[in-house]
Amino acid sequence: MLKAVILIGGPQKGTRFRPLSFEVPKPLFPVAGVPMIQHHIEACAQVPGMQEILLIGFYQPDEPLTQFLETAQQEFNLPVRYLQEFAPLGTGGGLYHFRDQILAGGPEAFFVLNADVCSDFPLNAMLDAHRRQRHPFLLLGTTANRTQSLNYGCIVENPQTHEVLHYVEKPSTFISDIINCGIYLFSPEALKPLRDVFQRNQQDRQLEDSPGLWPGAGTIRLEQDVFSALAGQGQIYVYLTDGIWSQIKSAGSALYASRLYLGRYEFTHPERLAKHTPGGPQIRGNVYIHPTAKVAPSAVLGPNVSIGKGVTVGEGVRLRESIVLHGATLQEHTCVLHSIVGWGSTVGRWARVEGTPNDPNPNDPRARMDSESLFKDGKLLPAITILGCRVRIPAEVLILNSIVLPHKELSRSFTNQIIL
Ligand SMILES: Nc1nc2c(ncn2[C@@H]2O[C@H](COP(=O)(O)OP(=O)(O)O[C@H]3O[C@H](CO)[C@@H](O)[C@H](O)[C@@H]3O)[C@@H](O)[C@H]2O)c(=O)[nH]1
Repeated sequence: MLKAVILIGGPQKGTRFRPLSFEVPKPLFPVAGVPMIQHHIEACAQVPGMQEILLIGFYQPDEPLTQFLETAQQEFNLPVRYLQEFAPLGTGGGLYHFRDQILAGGPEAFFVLNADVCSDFPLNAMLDAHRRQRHPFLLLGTTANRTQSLNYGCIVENPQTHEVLHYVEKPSTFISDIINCGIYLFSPEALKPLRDVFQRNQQDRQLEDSPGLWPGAGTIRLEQDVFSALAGQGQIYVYLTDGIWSQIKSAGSALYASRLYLGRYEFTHPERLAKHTPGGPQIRGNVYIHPTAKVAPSAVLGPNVSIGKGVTVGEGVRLRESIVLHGATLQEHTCVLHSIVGWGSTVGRWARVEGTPNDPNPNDPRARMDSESLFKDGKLLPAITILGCRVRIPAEVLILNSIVLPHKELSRSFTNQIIL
């Protein structure tokens, strides 16, 4: 029997995801038409023997989250439960705090998945590797180029045995081009080192007698406190993948992840891809259209477009490399390229909403998405355009490389600006 834990974090995280994370918790942001973590749940539900999926985070269990859990349970016919941390406990603290729930029923092993990654989740292959050796920790690893590897956990492995010899979280100088994907398979014994870290932290706190100081009561950093500490002791192994993988930290990376998942739908969910039908809109490449969306027959959509619930797309609209969220309206002849149009926003006739993609370098097979700062030298870097929720764009204007905060009613064109 197996279980899975998805680390969903909480509201103060996801700052690079603003203004989109104002409306919906980041793990529920739609990527390729479904909430970000639905991709994780679908992958887990397909592993034979999966008994339960636990979401651990410090969000309040509000309406969208509760609704999502109910729908997921019905759809996958599996218990999908949310366990709320009393305070942010870090990437390992929640696993230790909820150890009884995780180990209830005696699972053979459990997957741990960061919510903010996009992947083809090679969980069955990881399970096979785990069953051959039964080491406490198995990490999914992939490659990144030298510069970008510094943004991730870096792994030095023994190439013959795949044992992790050395682990450094976001090093300041180059260590290895193998990076941690934030997707793990742990055996129940993995909780013992977590207990050791917890107890050590408690003792340190008592010695210091400084209740306000970090680390907080139950905080455990899986990467530094466990992986770095145990590397080279025969307990941590890496399973390397060259499948799709990306982090989802910024809105730009959500658009990129959407493209990766839409590309996979051909094999995993062909029914989710819109087909060109006589009298219907023109579809180019991979496009997702929610069944309740109304799309005019003269619109041209794609590639890599995802259209949410209740969206209206008018005559002559051109949409490419974009996500249009729930209830938005694109009036006749608008052109939306490399952008995210927020919930309930309206783009007026003949307006053009355009962004600049910052995709990984296509000539470097190890390049990853850069989700760094929005600014460089005090200037907004060219990036995708984002319209927050209920923004109104008038007719015949150009909104280029800009971020528009929610509820703004614009009256003219804007280029390279954050509109507050
Ligand atoms: N429950 C809970 N979840 C948390 C907490 N803090 C972070 N998380 C969740 O844990 C995951 C990792 O979040 P970060 O702490 O922001 O780390 P990171 O910068 O994304 O780096 C991690 O992921 C990379 C791969 O995407 C790794 O390369 C890196 O080593 C590390 O594991 C995210 O899904 C986040 O929601 C917490 O206090 N509680």
